[in-house]
Amino acid sequence: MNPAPLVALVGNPNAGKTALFNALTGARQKVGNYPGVTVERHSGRLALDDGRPIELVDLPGTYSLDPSSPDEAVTRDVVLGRQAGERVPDALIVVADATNLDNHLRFVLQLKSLGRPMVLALNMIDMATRDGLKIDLAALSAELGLPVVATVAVRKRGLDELRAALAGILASAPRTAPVESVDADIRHFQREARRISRAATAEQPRMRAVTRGIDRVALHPVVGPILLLAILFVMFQAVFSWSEAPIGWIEGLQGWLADTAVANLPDNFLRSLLVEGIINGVGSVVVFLPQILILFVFILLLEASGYMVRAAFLMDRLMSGVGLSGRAFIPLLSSFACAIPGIMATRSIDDPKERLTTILIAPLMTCSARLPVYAVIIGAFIPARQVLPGVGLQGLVLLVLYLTGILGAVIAAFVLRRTATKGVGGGFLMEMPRYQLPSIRDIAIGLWQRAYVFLRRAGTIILQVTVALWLLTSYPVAPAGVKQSEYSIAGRIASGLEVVLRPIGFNHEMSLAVIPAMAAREVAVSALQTVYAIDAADEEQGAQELGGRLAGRWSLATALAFLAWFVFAPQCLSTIAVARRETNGWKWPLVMIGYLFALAYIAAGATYWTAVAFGLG
Ligand SMILES: Nc1nc2c(ncn2[C@@H]2O[C@H](COP(=O)(O)OP(=O)(O)OP(=O)(O)O)[C@@H](O)[C@H]2O)c(=O)[nH]1
Ligand SMILES: [Mg+2]
Repeated sequence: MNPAPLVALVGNPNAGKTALFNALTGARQKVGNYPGVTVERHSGRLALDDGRPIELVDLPGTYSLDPSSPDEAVTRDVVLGRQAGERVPDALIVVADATNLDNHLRFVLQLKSLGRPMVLALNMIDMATRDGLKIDLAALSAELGLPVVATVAVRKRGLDELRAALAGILASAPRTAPVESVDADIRHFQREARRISRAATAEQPRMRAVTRGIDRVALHPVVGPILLLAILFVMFQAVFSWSEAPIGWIEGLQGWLADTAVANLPDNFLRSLLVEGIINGVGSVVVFLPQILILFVFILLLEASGYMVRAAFLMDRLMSGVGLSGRAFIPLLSSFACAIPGIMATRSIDDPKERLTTILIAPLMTCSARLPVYAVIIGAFIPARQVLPGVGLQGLVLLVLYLTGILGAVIAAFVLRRTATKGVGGGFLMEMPRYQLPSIRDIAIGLWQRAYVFLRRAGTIILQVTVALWLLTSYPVAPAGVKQSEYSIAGRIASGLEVVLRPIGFNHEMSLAVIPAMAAREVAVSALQTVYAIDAADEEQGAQELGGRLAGRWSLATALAFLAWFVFAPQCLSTIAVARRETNGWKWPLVMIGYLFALAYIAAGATYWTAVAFGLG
């Protein structure tokens, strides 16, 4: 006698497969094991209306046929008919959650492309009804070309219809063979799923309608990217235009502290360490707190409102062009705050080469530690002029710096994915949350955490490096007529480095600032502050702010070269340490340091010589 036809229950996690399995088979269940793996095999018996027996297997939930765990691999292999210890299934019952139709349909479409006899159990209809969502089953069935049955597994509703549909597909279908290849074009399935779920949704609740409405614009292939660029543009304009007043307060406080120290302490070594090294050195970094917080207000708002996932979706197309997926977008996005959490977030990428690529390019995202460097140079050299009404030149330059970093990452990923980390990217598998109004409290907590982290850095690593640098630039004391910044220990080291950096437009002070900035980029600012203050100690008592000093001493070409350098240079010890930990060795961090310094050198040189050619030297 022929064995009973084998039917498998498949679908996304939590679609209700097991609930449906229990409802259909009742107590007639067996639990075994698939050979060679620790995954349990759940099977049971059910009878069709004509009395024919069916063997039903319940499979682990998965989002696609691209498994990221042993459970999911079993699901794939059973469905394809190549799982050891399992027959080729005669038909599939695909279970989808009616309240999350567009996400679940993606997998339905991929399964359908296998060509096996299939019926769709549209489960959780009760929840959909509760939410005011009405699905047109006939339209859905026509669009998919599959029988569709509405079910409520936990209430045992729709089971008769499901058995009838099963009898139908088994009657017409021939026994099928293993499937050799799988269509893995997840992006295509995603688009189709969206379209079909829209076509089959007869009525939807208001918030959902609002979300769809916004998404029609936000995810539009042309308007969407323009909107994203516009949002980023406003963000960078705001960084400059909103921060003026609070920066003034911090500078006022810093000036008052320095004046008070100068007025009340005897003029000795300790006083200048306190004033030049600590108050002005650390102060020159802390003054950027308002700009960092404004940047984070935007990032946190975009996240909390649900827009960030849309941005990831828009970027996905761009990223697939360089062999990465939308999955890499979230780690890269966190890297705009800081590459360290960004690199740690790459753990969510299952493909090891895609993950490695993401780690290697994460430092190219403009982290908040670059903002002090950018802001001081832009403030000193780029006039606060309006290019167009409401469009400031300074914000525009900042946006260009961010975009240059992104472009660098795109090129780096493109090259890496064709050489050192060869491979193709996976699909985009993120659920789109509904839009919502962000909670003020959450934003406030997020901002407070950023402020705390930034100030703690200023109080620890930046303070230590600044004090060490102050000591190294203050001694040995230069004889009359010789510049202190050149005669000192730090100055002599910088003179060595200057030989290499002079061709790309760097002067002695910049060469000096680049060394301690290896610890953290912001230190470049306090280092420049310290160097100029020490040289100027006699004439102006170090009271002048850094921007003014730079503007008088550097050419525009030099300043632009310095900006270009910081777009690429891997000047952050913590990032290198995290990359070493996450890649289990020194090989990849060294690759990262090497290519980033090479890019920094080339970019700074190209910028400098182009600017000189335009007469800006
Ligand atoms: N309201 C409602 N809840 C359901 C329905 N079907 C399943 N559930 C519930 O949804 C949850 C997930 O159901 P499961 O049957 O475990 O889902 P699954 O597809 O087997 O999930 P995985 O095995 O993790 O892939 C459980 O809490 C069920 O009780 C339904 O039709 N309506
Ligand atoms: Mg289950």
